[in-house]
Amino acid sequence: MMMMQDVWTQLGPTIAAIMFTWTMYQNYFPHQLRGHIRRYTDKIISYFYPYMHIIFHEYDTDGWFERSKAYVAIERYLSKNSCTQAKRLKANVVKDGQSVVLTMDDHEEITDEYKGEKVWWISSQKLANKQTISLWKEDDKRYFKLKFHRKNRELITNSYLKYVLDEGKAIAVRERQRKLYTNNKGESGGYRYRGWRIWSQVVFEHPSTFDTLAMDPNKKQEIMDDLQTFRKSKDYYAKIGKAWKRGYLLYGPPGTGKSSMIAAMANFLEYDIYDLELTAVKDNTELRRLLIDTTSKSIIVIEDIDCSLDLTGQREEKKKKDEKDKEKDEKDAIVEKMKKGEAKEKSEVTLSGLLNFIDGLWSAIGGERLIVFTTNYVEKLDPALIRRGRMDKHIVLSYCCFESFKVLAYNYLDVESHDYFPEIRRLLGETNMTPADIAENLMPKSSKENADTCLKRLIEALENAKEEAKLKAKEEEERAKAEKEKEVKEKEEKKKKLAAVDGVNKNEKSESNGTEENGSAKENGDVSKD
Ligand SMILES: Nc1ncnc2c1ncn2[C@@H]1O[C@H](COP(=O)(O)OP(=O)(O)OP(=O)(O)O)[C@@H](O)[C@H]1O
Ligand SMILES: [Mg+2]
Repeated sequence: MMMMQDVWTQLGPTIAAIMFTWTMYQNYFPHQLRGHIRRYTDKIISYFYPYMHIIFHEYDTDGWFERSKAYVAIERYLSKNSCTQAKRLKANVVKDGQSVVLTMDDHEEITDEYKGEKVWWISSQKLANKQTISLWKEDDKRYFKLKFHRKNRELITNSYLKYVLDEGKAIAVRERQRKLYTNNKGESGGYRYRGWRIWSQVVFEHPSTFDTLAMDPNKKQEIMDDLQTFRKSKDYYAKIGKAWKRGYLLYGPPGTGKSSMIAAMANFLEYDIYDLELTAVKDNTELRRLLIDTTSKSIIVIEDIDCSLDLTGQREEKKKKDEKDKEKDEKDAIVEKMKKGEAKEKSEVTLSGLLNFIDGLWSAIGGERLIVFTTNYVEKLDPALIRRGRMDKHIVLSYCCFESFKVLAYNYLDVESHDYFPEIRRLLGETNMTPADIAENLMPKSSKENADTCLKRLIEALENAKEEAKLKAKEEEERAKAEKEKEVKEKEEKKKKLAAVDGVNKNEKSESNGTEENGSAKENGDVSKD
């Protein structure tokens, strides 16, 4: 048997000869000739080698420090097969350090199957030239190589690649940590620092869901169906020529669950939230920038839209006509000014800027976005702002009904029925209370409190509210009565005054008539005398 040493003794000169020939070929063979030779050798190889390769680099040449989107999507897609097939795995930390994505390590190979055809994915790394110093990620030239039979060229390039990228993106969306963004105060003097971001973000962790939301179950189901349909309607929106977005207007008294519903929507659709503070937006141009910087699969929220902009032009006219509401409207205007504070002076966002934001040409970029407005006073908004097409679905959130109460009772006290329920049902029919107030009464305040004590407290609160409402109505009635009486009295006094003035005028007239007659007679007499 040949010894290992003998093998090396024989192999050594052969390797040296091959290397010498290769160096001679590289250094002295004419460049043009080498090109021809390479082309022909490739042809020969491809004749016997029936596979094709596609390379996906981790960093695009023009991508600077940003990883190629295709590479990241493929990495996510392959992670599911990597865990079962690859022998060496690489761990990437995602979700801000809370979870780990496992992918195959360099020089590992895994297989995948698509429509019955087999493909191979190889993870590789091109070693950098260590003699050159580079600022860029020179030493990190990783890539994925996709190998497939050339008979499947059409299938792979036309459909498999799209499938892989879509699936990879979907996995990334499913596994990402959702964000709550808010806009920063506009740039000062048009100057921006490099890396300055127009939106700042935190992790979105609101626990509100449609299960915890207290509202009429039919209405709730209708909203959930609407959202679900929207999410799946990419092709439908494209077919009808509409940008893939939908506007929701949520209105109702304070504490009826408008903000809670937005959080529930985001949790249901797994979307991010962009909470837009309109008063901090400098002008329409900045508003457009903010819009461009949002991503798809998101909800853009403008809360209390009636306080954000001066959209009350029409109300002013109405105010003049409506004498009765004059005083109330003035109070509103003062409150509104206080709410706006300085911001009103600084923000130059106009109604037309906002309308453009909602459905101008720029609003179509990205797609799959909801725009949600909330307000306590829907009647204050300009009809152009909330017409269908802009705000497609109007949802009123109102005082607590018995069905809503049952949801809250179950969430807060774990009770589905109770002896107190019929009384609560009767009281809810007789008085108005917001879900926020009901919830506050239902919440146990100490370990000694249980469902009985909490429900009893709620009954007392409802009775108090009923009494208060009665008193208020009585006061209102008396005020209206007093006002009417005052009006009647004023009218009568006015009449009396007019009558008195009339009387004086008549007297003066008859007196002056007499004087005139005398005067003229005198004049006439004088004349005749002359
Ligand atoms: N419909 C509801 N279902 C469940 N909880 C509710 C509901 N409405 C209000 N709440 C409770 O009351 C609190 C206040 O509700 P929320 O902030 O959603 O009201 P809002 O309508 O946005 O009020 P505002 O008009 O003042 O902004 C919430 O934290 C929630 O606990
Ligand atoms: Mg709110």
